[in-house]
Amino acid sequence: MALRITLAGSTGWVGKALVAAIAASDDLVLAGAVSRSAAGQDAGEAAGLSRLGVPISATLEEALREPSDVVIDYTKPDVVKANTLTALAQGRHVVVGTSGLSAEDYTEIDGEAQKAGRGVLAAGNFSITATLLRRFALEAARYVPDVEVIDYASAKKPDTPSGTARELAELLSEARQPATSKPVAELTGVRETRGGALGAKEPVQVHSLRMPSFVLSCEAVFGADNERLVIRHDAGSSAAPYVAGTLLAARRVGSFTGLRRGLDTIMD
Ligand SMILES: NC(=O)C1=CN([C@@H]2O[C@H](COP(=O)(O)OP(=O)(O)OC[C@H]3O[C@@H](n4cnc5c(N)ncnc54)[C@H](O)[C@@H]3O)[C@@H](O)[C@H]2O)C=CC1
Ligand SMILES: O=C(O)C1=N[C@H](C(=O)O)C[C@H](O)C1
Repeated sequence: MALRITLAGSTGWVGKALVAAIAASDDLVLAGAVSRSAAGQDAGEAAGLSRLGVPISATLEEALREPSDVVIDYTKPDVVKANTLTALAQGRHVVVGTSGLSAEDYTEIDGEAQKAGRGVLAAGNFSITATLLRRFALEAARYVPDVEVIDYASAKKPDTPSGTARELAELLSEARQPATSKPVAELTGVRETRGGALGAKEPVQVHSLRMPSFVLSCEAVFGADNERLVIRHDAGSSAAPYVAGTLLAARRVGSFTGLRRGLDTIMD
């Protein structure tokens, strides 16, 4: 039997690409779709495809009246947490693509997923090459403690930092030794120019730029004595790179209980 997907954010940039990929797959079926702006329309037609016979709901609660196995969320930072908790309460596994959730939000989501006996797979970036950035940066952090993250995105991106940068900084914080740079609290001048510190163990400074011309780029900059390593990912203007990773997550999220973060946690 095909895996039944409820897609929140089905008319968005990523959502439309997911509707097309689900419709083209043999093992997945779109059971429900959510978009406030397109409620009542057919999910296929709203994504620029032929009719799929799946009406778009205005809320996730409404869409979940139709049975499904997995909820995929690509909505907005202020919507995703409530959607995830609703989906878990309704017995669904969840794939979280939407950015903007904090470490505390994820702790709460993990607790609810454990209670519900369901899986949640969240990734700040579902593209394979962005996942490689994360893997290579974590390897570098074993040898070079001084690392900071630069996050570049479009002028319109509503959240800061990006999910990609936030997840990377939190992981680097766990993996690296203390930095040798002067602690921010000891600096004079305008301390905010040193960026925001993220991560519980050895917090990592993150610097976010927002301006026209960027889609989303993320850099891990490692500094050592007289040398420097920069590992950078640049997203292009299509949502295609996120689709394969998101659907892999949908296929695997039912195989574990609780929260996992990052595509690499389910990659072979
Ligand atoms: N993890 C990853 O690999 C990626 C994450 N993202 C993140 O995913 C999120 C969505 O990105 P885009 O597709 O570019 O956004 P978008 O703005 O193009 O689409 C958002 C969708 O959510 C729907 N929506 C908005 N408010 C809603 C509500 N209250 N209830 C139900 N649906 C609602 C809209 O109708 C639209 O269909 C952003 O947070 C973005 O940062 C984007 C690309 C990749
Ligand atoms: O808002 C976006 O567009 C994107 N957001 C994701 C993030 O916050 O990391 C990633 C994606 O590349 C695009």
